[in-house]
Amino acid sequence: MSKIIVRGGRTLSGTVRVHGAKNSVLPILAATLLAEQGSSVIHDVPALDDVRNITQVLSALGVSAEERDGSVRLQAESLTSYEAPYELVRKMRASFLVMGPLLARLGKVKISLPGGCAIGTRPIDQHLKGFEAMGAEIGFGQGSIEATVSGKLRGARIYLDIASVGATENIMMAATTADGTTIIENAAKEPEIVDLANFLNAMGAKVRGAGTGVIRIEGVERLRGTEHQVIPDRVEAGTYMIAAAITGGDVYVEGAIRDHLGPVVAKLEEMGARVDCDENGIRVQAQKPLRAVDVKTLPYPGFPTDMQAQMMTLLLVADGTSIVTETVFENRFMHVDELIKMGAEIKVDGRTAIVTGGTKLSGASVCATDLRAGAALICAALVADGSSEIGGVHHIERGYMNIVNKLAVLGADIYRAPSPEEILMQSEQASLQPDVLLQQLEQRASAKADVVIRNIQPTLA
Ligand SMILES: CC(=O)N[C@H]1[C@@H](OP(=O)(O)OP(=O)(O)OC[C@H]2O[C@@H](n3ccc(=O)[nH]c3=O)[C@H](O)[C@@H]2O)O[C@H](CO)[C@@H](O)[C@@H]1O
Ligand SMILES: C=C(OP(=O)(O)O)C(=O)O
Repeated sequence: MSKIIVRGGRTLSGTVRVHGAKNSVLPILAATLLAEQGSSVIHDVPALDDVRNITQVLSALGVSAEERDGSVRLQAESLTSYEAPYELVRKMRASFLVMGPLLARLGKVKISLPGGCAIGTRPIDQHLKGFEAMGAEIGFGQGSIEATVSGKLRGARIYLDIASVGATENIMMAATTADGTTIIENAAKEPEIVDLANFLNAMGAKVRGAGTGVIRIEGVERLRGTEHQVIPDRVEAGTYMIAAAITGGDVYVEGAIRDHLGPVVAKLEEMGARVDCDENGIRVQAQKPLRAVDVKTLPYPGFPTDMQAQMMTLLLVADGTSIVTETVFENRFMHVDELIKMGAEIKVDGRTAIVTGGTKLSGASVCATDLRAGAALICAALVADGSSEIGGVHHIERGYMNIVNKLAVLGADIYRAPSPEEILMQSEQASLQPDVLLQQLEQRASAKADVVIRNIQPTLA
């Protein structure tokens, strides 16, 4: 298994640029299935495992995809299958987002049940309730769902019991070419919903109200391919903001949009960090001791659950005791046990965690159980005494592109140790002995960090 090794104690400074939002790009790639004419070009697509995975799902359905310099061109004029393969869907929940577009486009879909994951059971009842209201017949068998609709989907009024991001997106996509108007009540309001709606509208759809609790979709005859720039990743941005604050650093997060990060900015300011926002990004400086604050996760515009683990880690270095409440997922405190291995004092009671600030963290061997837990462990390792070894890197690489290089550029002492399989593969490609390659990789990792730090420091004058 690959590992991320961090030696704590470096103060981060410099500029880091965020990539396109994972949680926007996944539904947008699924939505390209709706283009009956022309191709779609999506810009600022991050090279993430999740993106590769959904692209493979699309290919299995007959979409051709071509990547160049972070832009992906997709052609979905002639789909060849209505079946999303089990082995791909099981790897990633978001691949369930092809269900709405396939129902709209082909009137038929077979897809495996996505199942739960480390952070919760994550049912899909609200997605299915929406499709049924629009006339789909849904059957279950052998771990998969088969849905059909005779003729076209019909517009319907759908009230979501939970403002689910995925259900809002799936239903919104299905409704674009339905007969009549669909109204989604208690819709999710996340920026990624707005980004998807903008993409759909550029394809010819008529979606109004995205970003509010009521979304109205008037069905149109057909959609065509278009070009779209994905919004910057607010969770990646927030993670670097926390990394800056936890090390008492000074970091400009280029591309971060203040309006998307309201609660994270507010909490950092309440803690005593200085946050300056301009139209190109957000600068975080945290040279003074930070204060404890309470945090409760909520659907947007509340504090994002995807930032809870990182924020909890920051609270470990604050003065005083903080209370963190997770209301979105029922099991999103898996990072706590790992943080405790590093010396953290945290007590969990149901959906609440009591975090004692000011405890010294020490380097340890820990494991990321999910994507944001992994980001939180990296943040903890940045301030811990000594070295930490973080496993479960594949979780982290689902959502953070080049995280090790980006942090190294900011001054972190961080290195990604490849797994034996990766070393073998790379040494074969480079025609080198595995131990020689490993030595080269290690030398390159530290040399690169030093060079780039020297270049970047003056930009923060
Ligand atoms: C790819 C993507 O965009 N992922 C994000 C998306 O996930 P995702 O779209 O899966 O999250 P949802 O908003 O659907 O889930 C929120 C809550 O609703 C529950 N629920 C959801 C659907 C349903 O049919 N029934 C039901 O009970 C879930 O179990 C969870 O407790 O939003 C989450 C909440 O902001 C984020 O953490 C994820 O990063
Ligand atoms: C939970 C997350 O993603 P996903 O819904 O893809 O599992 C996340 O991005 O933190």
